[in-house]
Amino acid sequence: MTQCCINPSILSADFVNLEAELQRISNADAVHVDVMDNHFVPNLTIGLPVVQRIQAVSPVPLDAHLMIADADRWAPGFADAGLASVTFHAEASIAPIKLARELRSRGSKAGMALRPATPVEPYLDMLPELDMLLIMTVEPGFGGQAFLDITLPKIRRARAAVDGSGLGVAIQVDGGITEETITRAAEAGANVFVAGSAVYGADDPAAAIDLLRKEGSRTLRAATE
Ligand SMILES: O=C(CO)[C@H](O)[C@H](O)COP(=O)(O)O
Ligand SMILES: [Fe+2]
Repeated sequence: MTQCCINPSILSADFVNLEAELQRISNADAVHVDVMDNHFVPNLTIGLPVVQRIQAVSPVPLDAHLMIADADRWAPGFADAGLASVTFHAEASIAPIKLARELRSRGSKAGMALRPATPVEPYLDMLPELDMLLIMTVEPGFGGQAFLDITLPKIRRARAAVDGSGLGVAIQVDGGITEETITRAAEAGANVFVAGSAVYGADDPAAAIDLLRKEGSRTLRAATE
C-alpha cells in the first residue's frame, strides 16, 4: 500500500508561538511550510531565515511549499538550508527539470506544484526528476478555502501516470483537506495530505492528525485491495 502522510500546514498556526505550535504536531509525517512572496500569490508569509529557525526546532522534517516567483533563482537556497523536501511551482520556473535536479543535488527531495488550472500532461515526462508532485486543491495564497472537486480528475491522471511509470513519486494535495475531503482525494490517488485549518483549527491538533491518517490510510488500503 502507498504510504499515507499527513503534513500539517503552519499557515494556520500561531506565528508568534511557532516553537510551541510545532510541538503540538509532533506525530505528523512532516510540517508543511508555506512560503509566499506577494508576487506569485497575493499574500506574504515567511522567508528563508524564519524557515531555518523552524527547521532548527521542528520535531518533524520540513516540507517547504514555495509560492514564489522566479523559483529557479530562490528555491536552491532552501535546499542548501537542509530542508527534507522543497516544492516549487511549475508556473514559476523557466527550467523545471534543471531546478529539480539542482534541488536533489543539494540533498533535498524535489517537489513540483501545479495550480488548479495547470494541466499535468505537459509535465509527465518529468516524473523521473521528481520525488513529489503537488496538485493544488485550492487556488494558492490562503488557508481555509474549500476543496476544489474539479481537481479530482487531474489527481487521477497523475496517479495513473505515476503507477504506470513504476516510479515512487508521491502525490501531494494541498488545500481544503478535511476528514471528509481526504477520502475523495485519496480515492483519486493522492497519498500525501496537507491540512492547515483542519489541524490547527482543532482543539487537539495531534488527534486531528491521527484522525486524518486513519481516514487516508483506510481509503488507500481499500484502493489497493
Ligand atoms: O498552500 C496553501 C495555501 O496556498 C496551504 O498549504 C493550504 O491552503 C493549507 O491550508 P488549509 O488546509 O486550511 O486549506
Ligand atoms: Fe501549501
